[in-house]
Amino acid sequence: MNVLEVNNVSYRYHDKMVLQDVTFTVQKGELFGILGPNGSGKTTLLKLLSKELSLQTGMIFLNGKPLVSFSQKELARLVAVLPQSVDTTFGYTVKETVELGRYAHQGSLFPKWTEGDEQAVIKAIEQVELLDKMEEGIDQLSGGERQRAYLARALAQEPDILLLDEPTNHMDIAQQMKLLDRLSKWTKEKRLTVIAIFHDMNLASLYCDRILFLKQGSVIGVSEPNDMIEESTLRNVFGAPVRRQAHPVVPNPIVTFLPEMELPEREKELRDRLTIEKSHERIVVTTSQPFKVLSSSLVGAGFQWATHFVNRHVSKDYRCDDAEEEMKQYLRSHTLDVKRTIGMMTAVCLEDAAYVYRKEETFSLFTIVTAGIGNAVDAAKAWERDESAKGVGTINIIVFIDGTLMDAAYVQAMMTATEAKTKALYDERILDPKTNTMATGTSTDCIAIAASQMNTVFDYAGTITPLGKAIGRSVYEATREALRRYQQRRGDDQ
Ligand SMILES: Nc1ncnc2c1ncn2[C@@H]1O[C@H](COP(=O)(O)OP(=O)(O)OP(=O)(O)O)[C@@H](O)[C@H]1O
Repeated sequence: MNVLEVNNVSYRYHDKMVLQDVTFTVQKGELFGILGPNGSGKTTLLKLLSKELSLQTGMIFLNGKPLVSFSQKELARLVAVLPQSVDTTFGYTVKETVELGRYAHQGSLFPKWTEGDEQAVIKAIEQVELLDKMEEGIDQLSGGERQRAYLARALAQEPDILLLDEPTNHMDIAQQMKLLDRLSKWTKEKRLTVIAIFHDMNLASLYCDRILFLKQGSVIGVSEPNDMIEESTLRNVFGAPVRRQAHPVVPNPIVTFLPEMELPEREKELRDRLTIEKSHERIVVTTSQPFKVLSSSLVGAGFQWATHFVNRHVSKDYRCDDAEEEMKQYLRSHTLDVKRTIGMMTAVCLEDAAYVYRKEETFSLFTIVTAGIGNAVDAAKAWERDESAKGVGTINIIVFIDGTLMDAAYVQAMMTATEAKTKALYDERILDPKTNTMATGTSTDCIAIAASQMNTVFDYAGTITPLGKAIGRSVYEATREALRRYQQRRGDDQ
């Protein structure tokens, strides 16, 4: 059911047109966000909805009735407003300020304060968590507390519709989340309708049922956050370069801003941007600037920006209940910043690592592989095994790429590297000792794809693309070489 219907509303201040043909509806129980650049007409629109400004062109219907037909008092029983800036009610306490919200419910001739009024006021103050400051002067509150007090005044009106102009203004992040969590809950449980102006795209994405974008007084679109928060739409509306990403926990998009950056090392060779320290205990590659990494590593798995890449040798008897934490402690003890480090472990001899550097026309690659096959396994038959991994044997692959990889390219680079590794195992005739079939990998393999995010942009890295071909070839060659060295050492040891 539409509680609000806005039809072809235009508005001008003197000769300046600020809203043009604005049309949309809001349904009961919706948390409806209005977003747009400064000066796009958001506040003007909200003022028209609350009748603070009179309609010039178009129509607004509230519960099916023209807004113009409501008296201010009738309207105040249905609609409460939290304006962008409120003149501080100097001399009033928090409670007295909130009591002003009951005006709409008072009789006009002989206003009488009832038990119901008192309860509504206390409840509203409780809802914004200001009970302990109830008797304090409003002008003695912090900006965020004052914002909450004015919100309580709006809530005390017990409206059906709340109009909020930047409600989270002045609030710290915890208070912003609390307020929006509550508003969201009230829309669902009490069927309260909330129409709010937001500047924070990510809060709007997380909390709004629908979003309306205004640009220069015109509606650019109204839909669910998932439809509205598109890179091209945001560039059109705000003229700002942003990247849309998936929220890590909930299925809503989030946006990240792309700052202008100086990239002083743009021209440098990949090889000159990496420093490699080798010892029998660890291989540490340090990059001169952070690389964006997608990895399955023990420390830093998933996407992470990193400047250090550690392949650490551990004894073949290494057992630990919390290997990740133990590895983090190890990194810290070597003064490595855990948040900027990709950490892998292996029991194979690090002297047998293989390094392949490839320089192509528009990019370069550097690949490091350590390989052991004590845990070689045929993925298609792994289900037949019930024991956990034993013995020395992990294939760790790190591919450094001088280039800008899109997400699809990272995932495809992982696939390409995996396929190349498997082919290397095949060509080296490595068997799964349990099933006696060709091994496809080992049970604890790890891959990291690290890209400088500079220079050439790669949308894809499948085996048909130049980048995929280079990854496939480098990983294949390095894995074969590392496998041969491993087997040779094993042969020498026996
Ligand atoms: N009382 C007024 N008289 C003349 N022009 C006004 C008045 N109020 C607003 N404007 C102009 O109308 C346009 C829209 O203003 P409005 O406050 O509605 O924008 P907004 O989208 O809410 O902006 P912000 O994000 O900065 O709060 C702006 O160009 C503003 O300068």
